[in-house]
Amino acid sequence: MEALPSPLESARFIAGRSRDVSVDEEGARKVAESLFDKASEAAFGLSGWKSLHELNPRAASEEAVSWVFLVDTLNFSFWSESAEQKCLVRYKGKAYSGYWALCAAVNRALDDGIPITSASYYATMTLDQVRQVFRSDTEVPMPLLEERHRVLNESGTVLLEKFGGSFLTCVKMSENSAQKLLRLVVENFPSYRDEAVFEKKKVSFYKRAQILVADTWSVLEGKGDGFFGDISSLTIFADYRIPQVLVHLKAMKYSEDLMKKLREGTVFKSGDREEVEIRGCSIWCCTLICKHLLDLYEKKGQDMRDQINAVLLDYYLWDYARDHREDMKDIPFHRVRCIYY
Ligand SMILES: Nc1nc2c(c(CN[C@H]3C=C[C@H](O)[C@@H]3O)cn2[C@@H]2O[C@H](COP(=O)(O)O)[C@@H](O)[C@H]2O)c(=O)[nH]1
Repeated sequence: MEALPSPLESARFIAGRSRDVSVDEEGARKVAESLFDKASEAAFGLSGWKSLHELNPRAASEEAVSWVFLVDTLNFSFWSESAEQKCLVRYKGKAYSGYWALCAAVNRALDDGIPITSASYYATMTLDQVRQVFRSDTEVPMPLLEERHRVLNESGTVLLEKFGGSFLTCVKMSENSAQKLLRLVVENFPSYRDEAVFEKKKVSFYKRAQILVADTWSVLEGKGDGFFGDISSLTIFADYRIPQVLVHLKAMKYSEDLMKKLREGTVFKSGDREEVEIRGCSIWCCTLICKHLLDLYEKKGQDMRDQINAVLLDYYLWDYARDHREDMKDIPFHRVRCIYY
């Protein structure tokens, strides 16, 4: 398989030629300054993945890694046509929306004795079983259920045929390298090949593949098979929430034309120029924020390269976006229906 430019190289290339999206260097620096104190708090670190999110697995076991692989295989396209009517999944007395609705549905199935995290189960799951497991508790179903069914069957079959049915086997083959695990995932699981063409050049984002590596690092608490010496080589995960929060924080800007299209609720296609610019500039913007943050600590004589990286910055910004929905309601997110994010 032809090796494409990395997401970081792709982001640099896109940001340098982007027409409708721009990274605001001064804005990025200001965001780094505003995060200075936050970045040294425990919740910003790896432990936040479990301590801040009750639906994430508590254990650091093979079963927990299987949970992460299943969830990140389905970790795409949760936005609803209207904010009022959306898919909700009730679990243990609480209603979850968006990505967390997916996690709630997985945990609900496991509580009901359905082995949803087992490759031998989802490799041959029927569409009706997918509809049942991922059913919404409102009139609005989870988006792209047919695609989720196809992706589950495909990923489960590959996991059984190439990795004995266990994603932990794939993790062990990476020999503690995040980049090697990223490559193994992209080469073996087609639905993770999140790529595009920009100005005639192939580019990569690998949003689900990178978040899969990151969530594996997190669920294994950065230890043993989950220790990755090069975890800092990952970029943020180019979804539809990070761009929204970067524009809200004035680290990134949209042209008037693009803002108008977004406000009208235009649905873009995966690979459209504007969509590629939004995703590439988001990655590049966060690369700058990370760099500025590390520089600020270095000026104080502190080497924070083990405590600050794009993964932890992403997690923080994504959670921030979730917690500040109301403040961000005037910043539209870009709408694409695809299996990549
Ligand atoms: N960049 C980035 N994108 C992320 C995540 C996550 C979930 N990760 C959490 C899980 C464990 C950790 O604690 C993380 O906090 C989901 N998404 C994407 O967001 C969108 C869903 O948004 P909404 O409609 O509001 O639920 C959709 O594209 C989904 O793929 C992340 O972390 N970073």
